[in-house]
Amino acid sequence: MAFSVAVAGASGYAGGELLRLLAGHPEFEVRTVTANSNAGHPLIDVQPHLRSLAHLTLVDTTPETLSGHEVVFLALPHGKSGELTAHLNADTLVVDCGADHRLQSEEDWAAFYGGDYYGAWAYGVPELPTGSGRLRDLLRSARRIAAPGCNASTVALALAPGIRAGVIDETDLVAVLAVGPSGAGKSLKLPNLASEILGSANPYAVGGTHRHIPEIQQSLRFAGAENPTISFTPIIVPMARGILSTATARLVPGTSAAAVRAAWEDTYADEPFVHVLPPGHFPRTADVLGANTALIGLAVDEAAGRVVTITAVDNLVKGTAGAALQSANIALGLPQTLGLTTNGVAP
Ligand SMILES: NC(=O)C1=CN([C@@H]2O[C@H](COP(=O)(O)OP(=O)(O)OC[C@H]3O[C@@H](n4cnc5c(N)ncnc54)[C@H](OP(=O)(O)O)[C@@H]3O)[C@@H](O)[C@H]2O)C=CC1
Ligand SMILES: CC(=O)N[C@@H](CCC(=O)OP(=O)(O)O)C(=O)O
Repeated sequence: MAFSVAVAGASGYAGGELLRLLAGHPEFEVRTVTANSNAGHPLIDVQPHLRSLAHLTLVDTTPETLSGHEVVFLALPHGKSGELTAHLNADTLVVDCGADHRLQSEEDWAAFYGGDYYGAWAYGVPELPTGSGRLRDLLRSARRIAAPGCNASTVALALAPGIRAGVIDETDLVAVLAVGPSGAGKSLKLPNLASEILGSANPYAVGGTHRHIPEIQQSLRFAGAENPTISFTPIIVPMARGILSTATARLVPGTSAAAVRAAWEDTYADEPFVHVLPPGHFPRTADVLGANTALIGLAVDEAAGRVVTITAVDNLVKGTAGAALQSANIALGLPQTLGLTTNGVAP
């Protein structure tokens, strides 16, 4: 029998993508979909691309509507899931796509988010290396999982191999990302209006202010860093979905290009969803649309003494909903790849 599932925030981008993936998953049956202003509407009116879920109607997001399911996915604005989850049964698998349970440091939470702090959950980037294994090990049998921020997981996956192998300087990390506006959610925000972004590339959160910085640092600590510092700059570009991250790091002097390549390839050799591309190949966002893959291209800039990583991710799949589903598969003892694809949509 399939696991019964509720999706909160089902009218949004992340909720919609969760539903698209869940609809094709053999072991999950979506029974309840919740929203806020859209509660009371048929799901199909709000998410017209989800044809196979046309029988569902959006209801209010309350502990009552979410109770009684074996799995609950939350795709709500930051600050909305902490209190809600306190009312859910401890046996229920809850996967939160928001930031409420990502950070282990209450100080970082206060500095970058603010409001009540509800504590950190198992972090849903299974491939990230830890001292003794992978974050995957902590997801097995977890009942509370925090899915990652899309930018944060992209940059962490890109740089973690160099930290793990000790070939990059953790105090000299730089990431500049081209990101699609869907990462900001469906609710219209002036800087993300089509008229503002078509034909333009718009930087935001410049100068060490982005909320994902402490999340990236935390992930790099999992991989072995002590006190990593990173300069992080996102730029919204006119593509609906996708992240193209250019993350570079100063190489530890004396590190050969072969050692760099070995560090990245060894880290992800057994990972179905993180692919290190052959020398001279670099990914495009078009290669990952709809797919749960992170594609990493790698080069050594000898003159600058830096490793250059180019990573492409679909923010709504590997960056959010796919990571949530992959983590749920692991927690429930299912194959991690179930309901997920490595194939993108082209052109
Ligand atoms: N978009 C992305 O690429 C990523 C998103 N996330 C996270 O996922 C979560 C959802 O983001 P996203 O889908 O982009 O956002 P959207 O704005 O597209 O959707 C927000 C959802 O939350 C509902 N909602 C809004 N206010 C409330 C409220 N007060 N109480 C209950 N529900 C409410 C909305 O309902 P209604 O439509 O009825 O108002 C809608 O279903 C966020 O925490 C986000 O940070 C994480 C990684 C990447
Ligand atoms: C374009 C844009 O605004 N993107 C978002 C990505 C948000 C994300 O990954 O989700 P969380 O908000 O859950 O961390 C941003 O940079 O904040």
